[in-house]
Amino acid sequence: MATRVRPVSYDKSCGFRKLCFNHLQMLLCCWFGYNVSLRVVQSSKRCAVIGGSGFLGRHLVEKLLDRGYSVSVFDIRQSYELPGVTFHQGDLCDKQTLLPALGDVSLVFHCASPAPGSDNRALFESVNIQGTRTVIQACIEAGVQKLVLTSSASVVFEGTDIKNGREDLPYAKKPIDYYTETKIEQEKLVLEACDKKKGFLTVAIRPHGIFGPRDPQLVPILVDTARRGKMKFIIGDGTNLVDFTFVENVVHGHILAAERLRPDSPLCGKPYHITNDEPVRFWDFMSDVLVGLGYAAPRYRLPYTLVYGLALLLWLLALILRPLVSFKPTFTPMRVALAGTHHYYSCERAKQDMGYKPVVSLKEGIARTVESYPHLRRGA
Ligand SMILES: NC(=O)C1=CN([C@@H]2O[C@H](COP(=O)(O)OP(=O)(O)OC[C@H]3O[C@@H](n4cnc5c(N)ncnc54)[C@H](OP(=O)(O)O)[C@@H]3O)[C@@H](O)[C@H]2O)C=CC1
Ligand SMILES: CC(C)CCC[C@@H](C)[C@H]1CC[C@H]2C3=C(CC[C@]12C)[C@@]1(C)CCC(=O)C[C@@H]1CC3
Repeated sequence: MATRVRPVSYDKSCGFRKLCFNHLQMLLCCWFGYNVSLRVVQSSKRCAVIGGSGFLGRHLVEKLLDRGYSVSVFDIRQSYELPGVTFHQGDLCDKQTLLPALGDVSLVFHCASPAPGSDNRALFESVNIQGTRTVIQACIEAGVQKLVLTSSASVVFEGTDIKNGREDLPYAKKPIDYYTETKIEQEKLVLEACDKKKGFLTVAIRPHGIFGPRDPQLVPILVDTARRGKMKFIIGDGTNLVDFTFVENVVHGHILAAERLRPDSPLCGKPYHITNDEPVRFWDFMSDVLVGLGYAAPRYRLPYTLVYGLALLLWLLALILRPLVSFKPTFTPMRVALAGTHHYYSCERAKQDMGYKPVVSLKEGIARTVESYPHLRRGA
């Protein structure tokens, strides 16, 4: 028995030790294997988001993290902290500050811009034009392989109707404002920098009317106008169709473009409209958001030309009186043009070349947006 027991117990302990050893081996293998594979994933899935503290930028960063990327954010301000994100604060016009953010990165998203509402021409020129030149140079110096620019569908908009506009429409000869003027130059710079031989690939995404949780523009401006009792009027006959694009669809378009951008793909050096693919009446969209937040929908109609003329007059007055008094009219000619004309775009090219399809419907997007602004509700 003893002789049988001993070997058994010996065997047992030996088996136990083997088991422990095997487990340890397995654990070590898993750990090292995981680390190795993680490092492989990290180096191939490491990217930078310039403008990553902004509205679109932050949504993009969050989705990239979900998809296993590690992200380096470069922005003039830091608005949040997240595991997996390294922040670099600075002005993108300064190459030396920008370069460290691009170290070990093969893919860069550039979605920084001064806010479109600003009328600071010099700022738009320095950030959107000079700054974008700097971004391109820094990417090339740092060995970045892909640059995805957030452009804008408004690069072809001149304040008159665009129905189902495709990417082959010419750039606006008379852009509606400085912002758009510099977005045109910015897009040209990035697309012209695409160079397959040098292994530097670029693509531009043109979203339109981005909305969603944390948007600092569309919903806050709308609510502010309503609270001041100025959202009573419909400009024009109220039937003009427009694209409003839920932020997650815009993010989806950016990531698809980045992943499909290869030397042999049709994306190289091209612009792509990314929309919800559901043009909607401008005033229906505004009403849905307003009513969702407890405000009354606009009801009274005003002729488009009358409002546009008044807006132009007010804008001129503000310009002339600027040295004496400073006032910012709510109904700028740009906003009136956007509110009273058709401007919707085809995203057929994105569907064909990158398999794009919106992931969130307009209805769902509006519901999620309205829910995300409890502090902007009527009476809050
Ligand atoms: N919102 C929309 O409807 C549309 C937007 N776009 C484009 O999408 C992009 C993102 O827009 P959105 O998220 O709405 O804008 P945001 O203003 O929310 O985000 C832009 C970010 O870039 C930062 N930034 C500005 N200047 C510099 C600089 N010199 N160096 C580094 N960072 C800087 C901003 O900082 P700070 O806030 O301090 O200025 C901000 O954090 C822009 O390129 C815009 O042109 C295109 C179509 C529609
Ligand atoms: C006061 C009301 C008549 C209008 C309030 C809503 C507007 C603030 C927005 C309606 C369309 C939006 C829009 C942009 C900004 C916000 C609106 C004017 C952009 C100009 C943002 C930057 C772009 O690239 C194009 C956008 C077009 C639509």
